[in-house]
Amino acid sequence: MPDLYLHNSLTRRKERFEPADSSNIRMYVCGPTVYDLAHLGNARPVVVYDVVARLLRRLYPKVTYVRNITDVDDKINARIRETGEPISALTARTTADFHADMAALGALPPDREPRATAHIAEMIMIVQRLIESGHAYAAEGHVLFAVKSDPDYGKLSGRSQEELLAGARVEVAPYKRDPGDFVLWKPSSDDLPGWDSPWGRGRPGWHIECSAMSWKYLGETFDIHGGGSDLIFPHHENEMAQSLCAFPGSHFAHTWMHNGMLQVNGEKMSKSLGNFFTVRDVLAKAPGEAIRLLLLRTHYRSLLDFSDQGLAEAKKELDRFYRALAAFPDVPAGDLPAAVLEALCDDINTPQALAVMHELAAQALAGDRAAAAGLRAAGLVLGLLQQSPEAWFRGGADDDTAAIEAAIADRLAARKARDFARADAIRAELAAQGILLEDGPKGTTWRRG
Ligand SMILES: Nc1ncnc2c1ncn2[C@@H]1O[C@H](COP(=O)(O)OP(=O)(O)OP(=O)(O)O)[C@@H](O)[C@H]1O
Ligand SMILES: [Zn+2]
Repeated sequence: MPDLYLHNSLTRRKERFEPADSSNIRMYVCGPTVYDLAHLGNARPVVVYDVVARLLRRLYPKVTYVRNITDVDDKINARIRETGEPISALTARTTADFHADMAALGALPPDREPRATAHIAEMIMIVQRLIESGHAYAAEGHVLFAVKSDPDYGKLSGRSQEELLAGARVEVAPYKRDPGDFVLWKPSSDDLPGWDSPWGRGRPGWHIECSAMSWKYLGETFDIHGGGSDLIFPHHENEMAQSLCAFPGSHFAHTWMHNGMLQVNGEKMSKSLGNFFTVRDVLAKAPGEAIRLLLLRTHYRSLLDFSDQGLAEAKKELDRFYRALAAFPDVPAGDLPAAVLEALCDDINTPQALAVMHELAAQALAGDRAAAAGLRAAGLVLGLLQQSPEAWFRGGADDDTAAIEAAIADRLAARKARDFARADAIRAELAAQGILLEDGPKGTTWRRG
């Protein structure tokens, strides 16, 4: 078994992964704020960390993967002010949409999916600990984290205290002791969601929820914390500061992983820029599996420019993989090919893993059954190639040539296995579609009748 290497944003190096407890690998990933449909950029971390979780499950006996749902947030409040919809209806509907969209991309559900509003007590507990230890202060119904109280503040994002303060000077609230201090708790007026707290009725800041939910489900120290690179500052810097100061002596996350941004014409896909496609928009144009492959063709740390051409290429690649599998329709997944495992253990190098899979596909198309078994096994770790070739070609191909060739390969395999009834059934099915087969010395050819 190769060692797993992961790039750690905290040390800015690729490091050998050493679990805190190899009998239970613990990973936390920041989940969606549920006020609107997920766009393709939001899907990137979901697919990337799904592959990380699948790989960890191959390497270790148990993995606990936690991804939260942010269901209290000012973006949610702003949305319901426009629409008048009850908050619980908006967040429940958006969560269900998110689940459906991510399932369409082949992402397995995490082991736990805590909602922020169900963990207010834990957040209050952490805020209290921070106040007691001098890392936070209450002012005008707010509680703020005092960045100057934490000499390590800025370590994750690599910013100096001076840079951080300069950046924060834009809007300085009067109750802040220091411009860089950030909100742990804030007051809610009667028309906004709020909970009773030692500081009056209010609601949590965004960062504290992830400190509370990771602590509750994974403990003070865990293995991997993931999210998009846009979260490094301030979200992850602040999460880390809160957790380390509230639980002295702990490590919080050992390895910080960050996926690069999905872009459109060189700009981050985001709701605020308005340059986004929802996952649903894209699912109307292409199968979920092609979208997933598009996201995995680029290394997770690199920028990925989304284009229709890239999507079309991903679909063609899947046509080829499924053609190779169709040559051996009954072959079960074999052992995971060593070269695929090595690529994934090298900081989740999915482009390299896919290159190996293309070699396997070529071998399978040339008649190598073991290569087809390896291809299926590789597909399991990447969350690809999980449907039958017939199902793929029925749903996915632009023209039916690939489907016909897959059916012919299928028939050939049936004949080799002396399953003549199945071979005849495939011929009859094609004939019903007007496709006539001719068996000759050079194999089977076809024409439209
Ligand atoms: N363009 C993108 N490419 C890759 N990941 C992204 C992109 N935009 C957001 N993410 C990631 O999506 C996850 C969910 O984030 P969140 O729900 O806060 O997004 P959002 O704030 O609604 O998106 P936006 O940036 O469009 O406002 C985070 O891990 C974030 O890093
Ligand atoms: Zn978070």
